[in-house]
Amino acid sequence: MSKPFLSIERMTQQFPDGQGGTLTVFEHASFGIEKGEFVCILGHSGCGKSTIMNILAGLAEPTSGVVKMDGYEVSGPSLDRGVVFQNYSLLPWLSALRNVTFGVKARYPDWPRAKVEAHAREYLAMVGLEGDVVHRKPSQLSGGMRQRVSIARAFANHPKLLLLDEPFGALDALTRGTIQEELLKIWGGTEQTVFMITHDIDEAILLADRILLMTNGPQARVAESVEINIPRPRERTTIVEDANYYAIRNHTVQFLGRRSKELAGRPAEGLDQSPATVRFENGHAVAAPARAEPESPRRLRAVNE
Ligand SMILES: Nc1ncnc2c1ncn2[C@@H]1O[C@H](COP(=O)(O)OP(=O)(O)OP(=O)(O)O)[C@@H](O)[C@H]1O
Repeated sequence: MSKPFLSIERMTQQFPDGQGGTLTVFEHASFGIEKGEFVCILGHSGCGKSTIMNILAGLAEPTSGVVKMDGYEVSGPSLDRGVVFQNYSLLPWLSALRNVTFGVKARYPDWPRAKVEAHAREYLAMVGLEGDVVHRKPSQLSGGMRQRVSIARAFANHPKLLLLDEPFGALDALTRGTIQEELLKIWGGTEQTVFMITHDIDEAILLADRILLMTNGPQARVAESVEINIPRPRERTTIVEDANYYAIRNHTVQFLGRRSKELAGRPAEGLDQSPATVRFENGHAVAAPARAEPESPRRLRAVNE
């Protein structure tokens, strides 16, 4: 089986627990993400989602294990990996437009100024920011507009991997819905691979190809990989009519409500810590074939609901 585009191999993260001991956030976590996939990760507060994101971004190093993208080990930040955080992280002294051109110039140093600006404006327009508003500084924009700029900035750089850490967490429901749709539109037109943290199950089902479910920390693990085989394009209003929608939703709610606690601190059998694939067909769980997880000859596994 070929290796996935992004492979997380036996990754362990420990921190000092502040009392002279060691906190093991997760141990030997292994999972893979295919090129162009949109993957959401869900888990309770403190299970280690942001820690995983920081490692994938190259902003932190795991205690042990490796992350490989396109066959190369991830070490340090790179323009190949774009990050959008909940708190926007825009440069406050630059206009929306300049926040975007800043990254584009770094990514494409040979491009003439006019091309850089046209490119930045194109991506701002994709998230609904056009006209005079692009000349405003972040403090003169609403929260939703700032988040749009962050998303435009990340996509405009054409990163191979886009890392989104609860990018819509601070937005009202209406704005959130609009930006989710814009995100799907941009992603649909690219080859980009997306890894996103969210606490919102409906958001994950709307956006993702797969949801990774984490058990509670400490010693958390990515226990399941739930396939969202609902056809695209998806819309909030019609997605509920899909035969698998409620099965996927109920499974995820059950996992987060009950099994994430029951499985907490319990390693998987053997050394294979890669997630079990969960698939639904016609509203019922079915045996799912192995995925190309790193270093893991997986067996078939049925899921009991
Ligand atoms: N630099 C650090 N030093 C010590 N402990 C840390 C450090 N960073 C994270 N932790 C601990 O690691 C665990 C996982 O934290 P992390 O922020 O990754 O969780 P999370 O799943 O993203 O949570 P949330 O959903 O609340 O954002 C927590 O117990 C946290 O206290």
